[in-house]
Amino acid sequence: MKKTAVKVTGLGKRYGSNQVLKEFSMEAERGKITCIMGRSGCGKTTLLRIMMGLETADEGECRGMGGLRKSAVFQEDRLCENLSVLANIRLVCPEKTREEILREMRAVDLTGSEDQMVSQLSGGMKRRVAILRALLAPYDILFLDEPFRGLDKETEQKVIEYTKEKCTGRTVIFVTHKEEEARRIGAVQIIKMKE
Ligand SMILES: Nc1ncnc2c1ncn2[C@@H]1O[C@H](COP(=O)(O)OP(=O)(O)OP(=O)(O)O)[C@@H](O)[C@H]1O
Repeated sequence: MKKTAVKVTGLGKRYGSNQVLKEFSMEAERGKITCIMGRSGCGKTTLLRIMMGLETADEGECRGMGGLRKSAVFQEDRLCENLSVLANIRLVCPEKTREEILREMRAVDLTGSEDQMVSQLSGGMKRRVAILRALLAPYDILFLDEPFRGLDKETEQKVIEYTKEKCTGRTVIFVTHKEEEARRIGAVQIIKMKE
């Protein structure tokens, strides 16, 4: 039997005269990856922000989030620029040893950059640090908002595989523009949002 983790019903959200969400409903299964797709500007990030409690809806409700530990990769990296890579990751998992974190870094080709300041990294490296930080944090539900944007093909492949490995069996809401990514990561359903 399917277990629902989050149930969104009749969600409505306006910014001034811009009706972003209207009577939007969806369910996300517990322990599975749910993918959300839709045209740019259709409200995917807004939906995620409402689910995370960072934004309030005008109408409707979002059930199941109460008490859940949330982790996220936002569209922006949101890293601490003046801390090292290791220090950024340690913020979310202080119990992990340096060796343990280095092992995870190796899996996404970040070997050797552990003591570098985030401000000195390339865009693609920052992206991978943001992804690692979200995946290594303790969470019950993970939100991924176009996490693989800006990675070259080879790195993207590796990072998607790593993310899939880490997320299997967890509740994940994954926003992407690429259906292939949804398939590769093992999403159980793809929700297509209309404008
Ligand atoms: N804080 C805000 N104030 C005013 N308008 C906003 C705000 N946040 C989002 N919007 C508007 O809401 C609409 C939906 O934005 P949102 O970021 O949710 O879309 P999206 O589907 O995630 O787009 P993309 O695929 O480009 O990331 C856009 O028209 C955007 O301009």
